[in-house]
Amino acid sequence: MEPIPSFEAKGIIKNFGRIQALKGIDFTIYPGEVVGLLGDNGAGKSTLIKVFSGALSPDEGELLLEGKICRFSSPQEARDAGIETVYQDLALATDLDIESNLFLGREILKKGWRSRFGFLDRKAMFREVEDLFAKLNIRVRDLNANISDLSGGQRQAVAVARAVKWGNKLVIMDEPTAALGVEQSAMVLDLVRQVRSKGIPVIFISHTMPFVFDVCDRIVILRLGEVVANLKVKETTVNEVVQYITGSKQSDRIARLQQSGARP
Ligand SMILES: Nc1ncnc2c1ncn2[C@@H]1O[C@H](COP(=O)(O)OP(=O)(O)OP(=O)(O)O)[C@@H](O)[C@H]1O
Repeated sequence: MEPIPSFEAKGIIKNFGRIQALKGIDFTIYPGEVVGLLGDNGAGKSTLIKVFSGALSPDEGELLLEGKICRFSSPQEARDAGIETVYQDLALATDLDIESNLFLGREILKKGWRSRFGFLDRKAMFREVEDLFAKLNIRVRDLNANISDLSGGQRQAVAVARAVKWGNKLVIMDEPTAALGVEQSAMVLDLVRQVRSKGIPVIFISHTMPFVFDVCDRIVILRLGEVVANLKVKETTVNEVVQYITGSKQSDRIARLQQSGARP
């Protein structure tokens, strides 16, 4: 029996005025799978993950989380459902410390307090940060440091740790290594593997082909708002992927349409 996908999108259409950004996207990801989402500039990657993470509503189509239809009218609703997104700009509060960032809006309160303006249980939160960082193998010299005192790689690690802590159904990473050096990128790739080993699927957007081939199990390629290829990493090559991205190799559907003289 086929396992139930962790997350599925069916027939997602999104238009911006006359621009058809997504033309009916189908997408599936299974537990513990890392799927690279690739495509040239303007292919529709950001729009698609905004739909997945509740930042945009699709014009048509549906999303299913563990087989159940779900609708998100805000990023908060997607987060509450267990979908966490690490954006390129990270969205960390740089003037707060690591613990505050990990728990922002979801703080642990001391017993008896209902409002977050009551007493925060800082000890419990700090213990959780220690545990989480140990589990994920994240090394930061001072766990009390403010985000502004951390390196780019360490900040990325905090953002990923937050996603792992709360994203128990799906973690989406949009160019997580874009601003990082070699060593820091290796740390982020290692984190992706750790997330996968916990059975949580990851959507990994990157333009860096060696990283994609290093960490992904499967690659989905978008071009002009359509899925043009869905390839197992073990069965493809960088060359083939680049050909799909640039359009020099076409999906079977588009090739058939062109042969028949129709416009794809
Ligand atoms: N808010 C918007 N208003 C109008 N058009 C938009 C908007 N957002 C995206 N688009 C258009 O939708 C299409 C898909 O854009 P999108 O940003 O999703 O692509 P992308 O694959 O993420 O590209 P990049 O790698 O450059 O970020 C493009 O033609 C883009 O110009």
